[in-house]
Amino acid sequence: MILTVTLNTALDITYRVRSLRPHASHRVSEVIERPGGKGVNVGRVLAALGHEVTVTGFAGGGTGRAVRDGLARAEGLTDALVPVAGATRRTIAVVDEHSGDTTQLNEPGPQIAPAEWAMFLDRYAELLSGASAVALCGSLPPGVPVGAYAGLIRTARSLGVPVLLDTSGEPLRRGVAARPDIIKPNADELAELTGSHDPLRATESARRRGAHTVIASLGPNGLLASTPEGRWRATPPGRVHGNPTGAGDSAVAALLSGLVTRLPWPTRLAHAIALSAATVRAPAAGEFDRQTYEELLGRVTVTGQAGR
Ligand SMILES: O=P(O)(O)OC[C@H]1O[C@](O)(CO)[C@@H](O)[C@H]1O
Repeated sequence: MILTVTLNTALDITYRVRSLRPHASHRVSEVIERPGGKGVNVGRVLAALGHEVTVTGFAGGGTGRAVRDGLARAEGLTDALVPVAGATRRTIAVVDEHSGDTTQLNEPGPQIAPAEWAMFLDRYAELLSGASAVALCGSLPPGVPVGAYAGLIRTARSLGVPVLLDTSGEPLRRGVAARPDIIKPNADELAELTGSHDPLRATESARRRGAHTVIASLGPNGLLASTPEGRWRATPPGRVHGNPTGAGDSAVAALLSGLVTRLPWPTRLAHAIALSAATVRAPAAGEFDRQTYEELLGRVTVTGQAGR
């Protein structure tokens, strides 16, 4: 089973508008509601790829119920979310049909009480005993300690479970020092972590800080991988238009899938690129267009070489 952790789950709401303008009122042409938060999206994509997945984190209130109802409809996915008194947040993606751009509005999330955090830690340790890999994804809700991911990484490592971290800011900085197996920052997150705006230098610097493998996501320009087995650059065959929300989560899903099935790095990266692009083609995060995925898989360019 692959375990995904989303401490700040969300009810993802996608609005389509003809053209988004500040200070104007808009008619929404389409509304999509899905269970969300980064690890939930990763879990939904992994389940659609045929993996057995368990999703944990927190859920509460009416929004939390909607998240859990959505998860119950997904095949291959087990809901192990810990109930909390506060209400799960909403995250809103506004897709501008004219420009093709997406604007994201993320609520902070509910206040997590110390007893709820303690309950989660017990559940996490139990779930890890049956996990082949774990992904720790997204922002932290208020009340969860800023060093939370560092602690979760240490627990996973002590049990021999490979761990992927996908977060930003101080939780990322502290998490990296706990030596996760893989991190997947975007260029901004990597620059904030290392102080370097050169992605090549920044990936090496992040590894020196503790991450065993760094997969830097360069948006439409692909992925840069620095691993103990070698360094590669993976580039999509062209630009794909659509809604990019959740494209990074699909890359994480592909990296985890490749990890547990032991694919060679260049193949893992090709899957990550094709699956991200196929998510841009889907209407909402946590979903992908299977035809685009299969079509693009053989057309991703991977350059680089094995070796330290
Ligand atoms: O935890 P955050 O960093 O706020 O990210 C959450 C958001 O990111 C997304 O997963 C897209 O990656 C959205 O679905 C939304 O839930």
